[in-house]
Amino acid sequence: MALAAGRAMLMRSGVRLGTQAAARGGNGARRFMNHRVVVEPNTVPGVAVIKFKNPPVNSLTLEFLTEFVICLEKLENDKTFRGVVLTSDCPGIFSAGLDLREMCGKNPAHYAEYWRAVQEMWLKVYLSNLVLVAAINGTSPAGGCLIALSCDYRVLADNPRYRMGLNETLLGLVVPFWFKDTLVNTIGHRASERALQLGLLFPPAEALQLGMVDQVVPEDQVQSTALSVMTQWLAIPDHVRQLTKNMIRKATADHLIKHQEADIQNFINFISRDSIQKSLQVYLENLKQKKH
Ligand SMILES: CCCC/C=C\CC(=O)SCCNC(=O)CCNC(=O)[C@H](O)C(C)(C)COP(=O)(O)OP(=O)(O)OC[C@H]1O[C@@H](n2cnc3c(N)ncnc32)[C@H](O)[C@@H]1OP(=O)(O)O
Repeated sequence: MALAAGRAMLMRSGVRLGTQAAARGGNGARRFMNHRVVVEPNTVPGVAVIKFKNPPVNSLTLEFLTEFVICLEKLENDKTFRGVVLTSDCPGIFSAGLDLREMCGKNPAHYAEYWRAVQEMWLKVYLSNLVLVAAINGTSPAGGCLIALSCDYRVLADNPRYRMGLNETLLGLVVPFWFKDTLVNTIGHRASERALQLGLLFPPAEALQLGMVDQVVPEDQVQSTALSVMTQWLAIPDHVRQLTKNMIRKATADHLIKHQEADIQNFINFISRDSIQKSLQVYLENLKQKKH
C-alpha cells in the first residue's frame, strides 16, 4: 500500500525507480540509487548501507520519506539482505529532522499527505524485520533523532558539535505521542520528561550516559563500528530475533496504527494554527539569519 502510493508520488515528482535506479559499482556490486537515498551493499555479507543524501541538511521532505520507505521495502523483500546500516552522506549532519517547509504555508491536504508519510516511515523503521543500526555521523535533532531511536542499535560520532534529541518544544511544537513513546522506550520515563519538556539536544557523552545511544566512537570509526556490531546481531537466527523484536515493539506501534487517522487530523489542526505557523516561520527565518 505504502509502496504503491510512494511509487505513484515519485512518478508524479519525476523520480524513476526500477532498472533506471540500479547501477553497477566498480566491484560489480549492485547499487540502488534514487535521488536522495543511496543504498550500497557492503563488504559484510547480507548487509546494506543506506546513505541519506538530501543536501544541505537531510531534512525529511515528502520525496525523501517516500524514497527511504521504498528502499527499506526493497531491501526487506530481497532475502539476501538481513541488516542495514543507516548513515548520512551530508558532512556533519545525520538529519535535520522534519522539513519545516513541508509544514509551513501549505494546505490541509498537503499536511495530511506529509504526516501520513512521516507515520509510514516511522512504522517501517520501527517494525523492520531487518537489523537496523544507526551510524550517526552528524547532528540529529527531532525527526532525525526519531529515526536513530527507532533503530536496533546506535553508534554516535564523538564530536561535541553533534547534538541529538527531540527539541520540538524549542520550535513551539508538541511531540506526537509516538515520538514520546519511542524516546521513553529508549531512555526511560524520568529522563524523557526532562528532555522533552526542555527540548534538550545532547552532546555525545551525555547521549551515551542517558542510553540515547549505545556507543560513542571516533568519527572515522562510526561506520566500521556499526558494521562490526551488525555481525553480532546477525549471529542470532532471524526468526527468533524478529519475533522477539516484534513482541517488544508491537504495542507501541499498534498504538499509532489504531489512532493513525486521528493523529493525522490532530497534526492538521495543530500545524494550521496561526500561532504555530508564525513560530515555524520565525524559526526558519532565524536559521537563515544566523548565516549573516
Ligand atoms: C506537531 C508536529 C510535531 C513534530 C514536529 C517536528 C519534528 C521535527 O523534526 S521539526 C525539525 C527540527 N529540526 C531542527 O530544529 C533543526 C533545524 N536546523 C538546524 O538547527 C541547522 O540547520 C543544522 C544544525 C541542522 C545545520 O546547521 P548548518 O550546517 O549551519 O546549516 P544551516 O542552518 O545554514 O541550514 C542550511 C539550510 O537548510 C535549511 N534547514 C535547516 N534545517 C531545516 C529543516 N528542518 N527543514 C527545512 N529546512 C531546513 C536552513 O534554513 C538553510 O536554508 P537556506 O537558508 O535556504 O540555505
